Amino acid sequence: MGDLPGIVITGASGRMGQMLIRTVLESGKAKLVGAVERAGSPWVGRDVGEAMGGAALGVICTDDPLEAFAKAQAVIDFTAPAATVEFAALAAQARAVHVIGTTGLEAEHLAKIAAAAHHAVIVRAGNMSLGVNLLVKLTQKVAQALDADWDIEIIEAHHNRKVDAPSGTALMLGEAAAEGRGVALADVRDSGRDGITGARQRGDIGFSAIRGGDIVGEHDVLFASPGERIVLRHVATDRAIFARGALKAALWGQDKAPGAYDMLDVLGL
Ligand SMILES: NC(=O)C1=CN([C@@H]2O[C@H](COP(=O)(O)OP(=O)(O)OC[C@H]3O[C@@H](n4cnc5c(N)ncnc54)[C@H](OP(=O)(O)O)[C@@H]3O)[C@@H](O)[C@H]2O)C=CC1
Ligand SMILES: O=C(O)C1=N[C@H](C(=O)O)C[C@H](O)C1
Repeated sequence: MGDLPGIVITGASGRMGQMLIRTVLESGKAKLVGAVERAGSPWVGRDVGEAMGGAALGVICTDDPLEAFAKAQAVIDFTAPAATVEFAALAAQARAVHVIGTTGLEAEHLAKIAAAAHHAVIVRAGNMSLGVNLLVKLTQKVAQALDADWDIEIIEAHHNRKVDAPSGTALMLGEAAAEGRGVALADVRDSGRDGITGARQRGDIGFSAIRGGDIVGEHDVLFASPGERIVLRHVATDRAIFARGALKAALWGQDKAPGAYDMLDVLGL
């Protein structure tokens, strides 16, 4: 165990936080050395194993990220944009690999993360699963092969606790489609139609978001033209796929030079 990379999980009590803790513990490839929650969380000061309803693990959840990161070779972070920006600077200070799964990041957050990547390895992706990253490549190839007679629409569905839309995955797919078309997504993005919107603009990439129940994550990329349609689809049924991808990224990053990477780098796609 001594030589295994030490991992800190931020947002430890969250849906992904708890899944990540279980994944690290079961992997045999890394050891859990810390868990971080925000000040005031009932988890702070508790053993994380007990907080998850099991046996004690000897890892106490803290609200002091710097203290936790100092012991870590990697920080896996699925939290919220403001927290992730703070963690990026602190992980870089500790020279720990920072794996970012947080979505809903705006340009101002991304600029700060890029600055931290000058000093440490950062792997960021709106979706860490193998299947979605493969879908990203397929989307780019299909969009490249088809002209703007084919309307591109991205439809995503998630659980009713999700706070951002379009999902990080939908935006990855939109970026891939735009790249395939040789355009900038910002110039063709059409999100949140409502009311008298006018007819669809040729070349636009549309986004629709469904929120309900406990849907883990579903993404369709629709290519629609007169007389025929192509649908590329990914359905996630278990959050373990994201946690496994994140742990793979944390291990992959151990011998890499400082910089900004994504899951396509990790998976060699
Ligand atoms: N890239 C990928 O593959 C995936 C990405 N995600 C993304 O991961 C993020 C988290 O998702 P999910 O786990 O469902 O959300 P949850 O709300 O269940 O978990 C987020 C956790 O982060 C905690 N948190 C927020 N701010 C801080 C802070 N400053 N310090 C410490 N902890 C903090 C929250 O605490 P509190 O509740 O007190 O706010 C909560 O426990 C989302 O952005 C989601 O889109 C999700 C799945 C896959
Ligand atoms: O919030 C979620 O749950 C998920 N978020 C990511 C996203 O925004 O795409 C990944 C996955 O779809 C689950």
